[in-house]
Amino acid sequence: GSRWQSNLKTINMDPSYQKHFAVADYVIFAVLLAASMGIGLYHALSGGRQRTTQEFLMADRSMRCLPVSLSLIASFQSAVAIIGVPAEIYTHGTQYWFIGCAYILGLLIPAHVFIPVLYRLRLSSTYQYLEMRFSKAVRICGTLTFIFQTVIYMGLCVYTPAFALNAVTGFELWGAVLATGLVCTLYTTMGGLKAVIWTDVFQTVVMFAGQLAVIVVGVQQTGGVSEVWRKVREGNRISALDLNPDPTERHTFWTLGVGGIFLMLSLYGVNQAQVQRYLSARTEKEAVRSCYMVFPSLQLALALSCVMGLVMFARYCGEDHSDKLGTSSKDGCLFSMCLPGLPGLFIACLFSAALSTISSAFNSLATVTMEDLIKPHFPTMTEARATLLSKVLAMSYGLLCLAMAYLTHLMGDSVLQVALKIFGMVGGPILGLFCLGMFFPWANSTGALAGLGAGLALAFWVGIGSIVTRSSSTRPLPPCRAVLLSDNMTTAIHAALLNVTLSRPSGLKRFYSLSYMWYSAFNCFTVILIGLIISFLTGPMKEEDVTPGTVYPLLGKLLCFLPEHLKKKLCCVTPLGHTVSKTVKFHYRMSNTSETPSDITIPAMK
Ligand SMILES: CC(C)(CO)[C@@H](O)C(=O)NCCC(=O)O
Ligand code: NA
Repeated sequence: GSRWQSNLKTINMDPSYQKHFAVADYVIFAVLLAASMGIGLYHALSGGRQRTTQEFLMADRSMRCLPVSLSLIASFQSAVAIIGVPAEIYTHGTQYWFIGCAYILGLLIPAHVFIPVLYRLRLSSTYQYLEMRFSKAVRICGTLTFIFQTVIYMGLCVYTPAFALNAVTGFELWGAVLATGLVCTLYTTMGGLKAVIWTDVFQTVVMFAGQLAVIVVGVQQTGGVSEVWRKVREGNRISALDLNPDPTERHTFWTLGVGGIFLMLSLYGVNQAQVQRYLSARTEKEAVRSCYMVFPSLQLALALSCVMGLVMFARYCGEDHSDKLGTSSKDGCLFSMCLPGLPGLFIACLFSAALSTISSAFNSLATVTMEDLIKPHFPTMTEARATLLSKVLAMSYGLLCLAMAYLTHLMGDSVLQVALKIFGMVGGPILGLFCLGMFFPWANSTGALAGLGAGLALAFWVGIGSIVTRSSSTRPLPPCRAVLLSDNMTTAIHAALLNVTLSRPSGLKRFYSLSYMWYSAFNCFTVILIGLIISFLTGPMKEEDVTPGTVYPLLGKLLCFLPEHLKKKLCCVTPLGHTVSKTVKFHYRMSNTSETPSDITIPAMK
C-alpha cells in the first residue's frame, strides 16, 4: 500500500469531490469510447477488411507520416505520464523537464541508424532482425523479453486511469479497468493496426486538448500567469540545471539528458510498438520524417505536463488540503479533476492517453507472438487462419492485461517511477542486444545470449535491490512556504529526511541506489560488454558470415580519420560497405516466406 493510494482513497470518501462529475462529464467520456469503437469498426469494414495479416498487423505498409508520428507519441504517453509527470514536478520541482534534452539524440539516432537498418530488411517484427543477425534462439529470447516488459507495463497503463476515475467519481475501479480493457480489445481486434494508428491520432488530440484546458482553467483560478509564476518561485519549484555527476542522484542533467537518451533509444529505436509503425510507413523517407515530427510533439507533451504540475502547485499549495489529501500528495495534479467543469475532459484525456498505449501494446504483442513464436512453426498456415489467430491473440492479451492490472494494484508506488524502471530494467537489455548486433560485427549468437542473460540478471539485481532496500534517493521539496511556516512538524520531518538522504549509502546499497534514469544505459552496456567478451572467447563472427544489411558501420564512421587498411584490420569496415555497394543478393530464408521474398536487393548503407 502506498501514500498515493491512501490519498486517493480519502478523496473518494469525501462526497464534495464527487458531485463535480456531472452528466456532461459522463457524456464526454462515453463519446470518447464510442468514437474509438467507431474508428475500429470503420477499419474492420473498409480497405481490405482486415483479412490479411499484412493489413491487420502492418497496415498494408501504406501509412503517411502525420498519423504515424502522432501514433508514435501516443504509444508511450499514457495516463502514467499525464498523472506522473505533473506529480513529479509538484513534488520535486522542474528538474525532470531536462529530459527534453534527451529527445534530440534520442530521436535523431533512431531516425538515421535504426530505421534505415530495420526498414530495409522489410521485417514484420523487429525480432526477425535478431534471427537474421544472430540465430533463432536469440530471436525467441528477445521476443519473450519484450512480451514480459509489455505485459507488465500494460497492467500499469490500464490501472492508472481507472484508479483516477474511481478517486474522482467513485466509479467502480474494476468496472473501469474492465471497460477500458474491453473497448480497447474490441477496436484493436476489429480494426487492426490501421484502427490502432487512427484512434491514436484522435486520442492524442483529445489528450493535448484536455491538458491544455486544465492548464488554462487552473491559471485563471490562481489569478493569472504572473501569480502562478510568483507562487512556484516562492515554493522553490523552478529547478536550476543540476550538474552533479553522482549517478545515484535521481534526476540531474546527466541522468535525464544522457541516461534519458538510452531510454529514448530503447523506446523509439527498437521497441516493437514503434518499429511496427515505422514499418507501416509507405516509404523509408516517410518513416524518417515521422520520427522527426515526433520531436516537437513530444516536447509539447512534456511542456504541457510540466506546466500542469506547476499550475497545480500554484493553485493548491497554499491551501491546506491535509485533511483531504495529505500535504505532500504525490499526485497534486489529481486536484485538477476537481476543477469545476473539467473533470470529464480531464478523465477523457487520461483515458485517451491510456487507450492509445494499451492498443499499441495489444497489437504489438499479437504481432510478435504471431510472427516470432507461431508462424515459424506452422509455415503452411493459411492467411485466413493466421489472421483469425492474430485476432484471438490480441483478445487474449487484452484479458491478460486485466490480470496484470491487479498486480499493479498490489504494487503501489509513484506510477511514473514504476514505468521508467520497467523501461530501463527490461528495455535496456533488449536495446543492448540490438546495439550488439548492429554495431559490432564480431558479436556472435552465443555472445548475444550470454549478454542478454547477464544484462537481465544485473538489471533485476539492481532493480529489485533498490525496491527492497528503498534506496532510491527521493528528497521531496517542502510542500510550500505557507505550510512550512505554520507546521513545525512538517519542517522537522523534512529536516530529518534531508539528513537521511544526505548521508551517503555505502557498498551494495550504493549500487542499488543507482538512479533509475541510468538503468537503460547501464543494462545496455552490460549486454554489449558481456556479449563482446563471450563472442571473442567463443570465436568472433567473420565478416563474410554476417548477413548483409544487418550491421550499421558505426565504428567505421566514428573512426573515419583512420587509414583504410587500419580500419580493415580492426574490422571496422562492415561487410556492408564493400559487398553491398554492388547490390548483393540477399540470401536469407525468412521463416515466413509468404511475406518476404528471399532475394531482396538491399541498398548500400551510406
Ligand atoms: C517515455 C517518456 C519518457 C517520453 O518523454 C514519457 O512519455 C514518459 O515519461 N512516459 C511514462 C510512461 C507512460 O506514460 O506510460
Ligand atoms: Na498513449
